[in-house]
This record gives sequence, C-alpha cells and structure tokens, in this order.
Amino acid sequence: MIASIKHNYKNYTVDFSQPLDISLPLTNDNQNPIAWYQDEPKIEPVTMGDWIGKVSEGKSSTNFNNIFFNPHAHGTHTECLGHITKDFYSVNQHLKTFFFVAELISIEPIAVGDDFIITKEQVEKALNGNNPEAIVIRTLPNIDNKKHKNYSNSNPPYLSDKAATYIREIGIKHLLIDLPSVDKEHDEGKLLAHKAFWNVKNIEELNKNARLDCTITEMIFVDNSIKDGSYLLNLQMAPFENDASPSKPILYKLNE
Ligand SMILES: N[C@@H](CC(=O)c1ccccc1NC=O)C(=O)O
Repeated sequence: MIASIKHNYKNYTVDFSQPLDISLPLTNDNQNPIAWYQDEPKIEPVTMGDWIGKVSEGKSSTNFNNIFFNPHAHGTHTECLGHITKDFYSVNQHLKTFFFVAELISIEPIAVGDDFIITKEQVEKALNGNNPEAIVIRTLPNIDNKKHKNYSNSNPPYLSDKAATYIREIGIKHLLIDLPSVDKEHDEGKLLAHKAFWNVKNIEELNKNARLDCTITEMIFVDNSIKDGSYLLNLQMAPFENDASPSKPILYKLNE
C-alpha cells in the first residue's frame, strides 16, 4: 500500500508494506532486556485447580496466559510527564496522534569521568538544521547486546540536560532513544533531562507550560541497516492508563 503524504507543503510517498520496526520484543526469558533491578518478565498459563490454560497440556481449548512485566524495566515503552510528577497523568490520555515526521540520528556518547553523555552540540550537529516532530537517537556503538542487556547498575549513557532543553526549544515533541533512560541511572532523583524535555518545573504542582502532549520512548533498537535520515514514524502503544505503556514505534521511509 502506497500512501501520499503532504507535510509542511512538501509531498512524499510512503510504502506501508515496508515497516522498519524499532521496538524490542517482550519475552519471558533471559533474552529480554532488563533495567531498574527487576527480574525477567513472566508469561505463564493461568491455572485453576488442576486445569491449565495451555492447549499442549490437554485440558484447555485455548492458550491463556497471564503476563507480569514492568513497562519501564522490560523493553520499548513510551512515557508522558506522569512518570515524574506527584499527580497521575496517563500517557494513554495524552498521546492522541500517532504519525510524526521523525529524524533518525546516530550519536556516540562522549566520556566524561565515569559517564557517557550525549551533548547538545552532538544533537545539533546531527540534526543538521532539520526540525522534525520526533527525534530517534541511536547510540553508537550499536551492538546487538542492547536487545538482551541487563542494564541494572551499569551506568548507561544518558542525555545532557542541555541537549534535552535544546530538543524542547526547537519544538520536538517526541523523543525516542535506545537506552533505558534519558537520565543518569543513579542521579538522586534529579531527572534533569526528563524535566528539561517536558518543561516540568515543579513535580508537586504542574506548571501551565509543562509539555503534557510530549513523550519519551526508551529502550528502542534501531538496526544498522536503517540509515540516518527522515522517516514517517508511527508511534503506537498498548492502551494502559499508566504513566508509561509498552509501545511499538515503526519507521517508514519517506520518498520525495
Ligand atoms: N535516576 C533515578 C531513577 C530513575 O530514573 C528510574 C527509576 C525507576 C524506573 C525508571 C527510572 N527512570 C526512567 O527513565 C534515581 O536515581 O532516582
């Protein structure tokens, strides 16, 4: 299926039969990535007495699994500012459109002491004057173990608050990254990049200009076969009423 798209007075075509999936699958084994000190997700059949909800066990007509997982810890998820505020805000109530023009950039975080940081200068250079609605950051090196890594206590790379402020100031509404957080793992709750991106000045009482309709998507994986550049992004997620929900961002090539 080929769609014609008009965006900012420019015309493109998009081939919906060529999706580029940048989400991670969620599995109940040690292949699943983990962050924030959690155990593996659980996906297991319902049991009631000697009945088990698994066709191969011979008692059930259907496979019928319970799933226990954590959206922040177990894979690709999209969050709204409700992740860091005292009051409850649901991403399902605040992400209401699902197609965006996105710029995919690749950045090798810079070593600063024991940390690896993505700087404002790097983001600005990689964007090269582009002003997309969404930014997809692939960190380098882009190794396969990102798909299976246990990030707990590994001090992963993160985004400087200046970079997050810059991303907000140029009007980007959706930020996607292949790390478990845009902030430092152990930061005493400062969450500088989260706050800068969402423009949250007071977590106790939300300021009027906080960016409720903006999202951060973490723990994506962008295969090396996908080149940096402009894409159509379909940002879809499960409809949990929660600060974050597991999500399935898909890129499509934009043909001019
Ligand atoms: N860095 C924070 C913790 C944190 O960022 C966090 C903790 C649990 C689940 C998700 C987190 N951040 C995700 O972006 C802290 O040290 O308090």
